[in-house]
Amino acid sequence: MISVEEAKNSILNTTQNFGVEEIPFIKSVGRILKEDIVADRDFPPFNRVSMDGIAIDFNAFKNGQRAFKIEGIQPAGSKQITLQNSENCIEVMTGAVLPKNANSVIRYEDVEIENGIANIQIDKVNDFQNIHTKGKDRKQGDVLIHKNKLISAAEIGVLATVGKSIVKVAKQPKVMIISTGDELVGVDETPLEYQIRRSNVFTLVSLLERLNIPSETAHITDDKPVLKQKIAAYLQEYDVLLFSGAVSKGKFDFLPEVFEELQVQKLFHKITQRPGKPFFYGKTDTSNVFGFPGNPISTFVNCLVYFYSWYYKSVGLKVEEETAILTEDVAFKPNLTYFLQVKLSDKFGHLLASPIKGNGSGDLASLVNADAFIQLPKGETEFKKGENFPVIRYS
Ligand SMILES: Nc1nc2c(c(=O)[nH]1)N[C@H]1C(S)=C(S)[C@@H](COP(=O)(O)OP(=O)(O)OC[C@H]3O[C@@H](n4cnc5c(N)ncnc54)[C@H](O)[C@@H]3O)O[C@H]1N2
Ligand code: MOO
Ligand SMILES: [Mg+2]
Repeated sequence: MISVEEAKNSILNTTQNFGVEEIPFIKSVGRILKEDIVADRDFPPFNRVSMDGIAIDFNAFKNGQRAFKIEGIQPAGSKQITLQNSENCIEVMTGAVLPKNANSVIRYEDVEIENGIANIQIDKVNDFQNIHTKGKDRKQGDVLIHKNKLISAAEIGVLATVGKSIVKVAKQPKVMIISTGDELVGVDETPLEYQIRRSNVFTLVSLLERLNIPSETAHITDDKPVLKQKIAAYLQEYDVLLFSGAVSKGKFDFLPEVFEELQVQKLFHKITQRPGKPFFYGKTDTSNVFGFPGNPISTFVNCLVYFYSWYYKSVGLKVEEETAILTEDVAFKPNLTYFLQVKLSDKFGHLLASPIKGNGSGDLASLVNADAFIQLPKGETEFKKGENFPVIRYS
């Protein structure tokens, strides 16, 4: 048995670069950017009027002039015009180019217009007021978004504005999710007394969807030759196989033997943690094999802790580690790392973790009452209210 830290290191040593693909930018939310995005021009690209009103030569105002004859109009989206007479003004709209020879914009609210003359109603005007000057935000050539950033709605706007209609992102691994077990029936079926519906595959599909990784699913009964034949084919075809179940000590827990017979190189089997202890991890030249223990919370937490970390490193994404403050004393005697289910809340900017009571790793329903796990270290038995622990969120 190895520790959580050793297991994580072992997994992180087998991360894989799946390469880069080019996709339409609007499809790229949730993907990892694989190129620097550079400003194609200054931001803003011209002296941009930021209020609807009139543009004047500030010197005229400074010299005491308050009435300005309207010489023309500069709408957004039209070529820059010139203020011909420095004692006149031009009506300007938000988003328009500031007319040549003008250097101050006064809002319509501060002006009265009568018979083609704009009368300024305020005493205080500054030069360059209400003008968003060219290049103030970013300069042409500046890196706006660095490579390896997770793309969200904010990045989409920037990609659009620089004309990046096709963008380079990390390719996703090709994943197959496999459930095993004779007791499992489909979601639309009515289980007999000794059966249950499959659920782990669907939580895994959903956990991968959070990472924008598409996946396929399959179910295999506890039949060793069938397992062997199907898994041999999956190992050829997929970058990642995620299994749930059949990795412990039972008479029908065939996966570890099948993996061995199929020459999957075992990196470890069993971790000093709860839940999720009998986790198997191995690889072939072409595939990474995550054998999650079948109890629902074991599968769930191991996917979050191990598959997520493996994926983040594979695609080059750095994820900030979070901690939370325990809100009550917790005792845990076994010499194992304990992933405790908690409900998170925020108090005056501090993240609090309140333990959620469940009935162990088979208590699937308790997952909906919590929204995260906190990681309590092995080797200690008393965890005190007020202490800080790493958090693994799932909602
Ligand atoms: N003698 C021992 N028995 C067990 C040990 C042990 O160390 N010694 N470890 C226990 C722990 S801890 C866990 S976790 C489980 C792991 O079991 P397996 O990985 O072998 O999984 P199964 O036996 O196939 O199933 C366990 C449990 O989970 C349910 N299950 C499985 N797949 C699904 C699914 N897709 N959806 C919903 N539920 C699923 C299954 O019905 C079983 O109830 O072993 C302990 N035993
Ligand atoms: O480790 Mo098992 O995952 O405790 O239920
Ligand atoms: Mg079993």
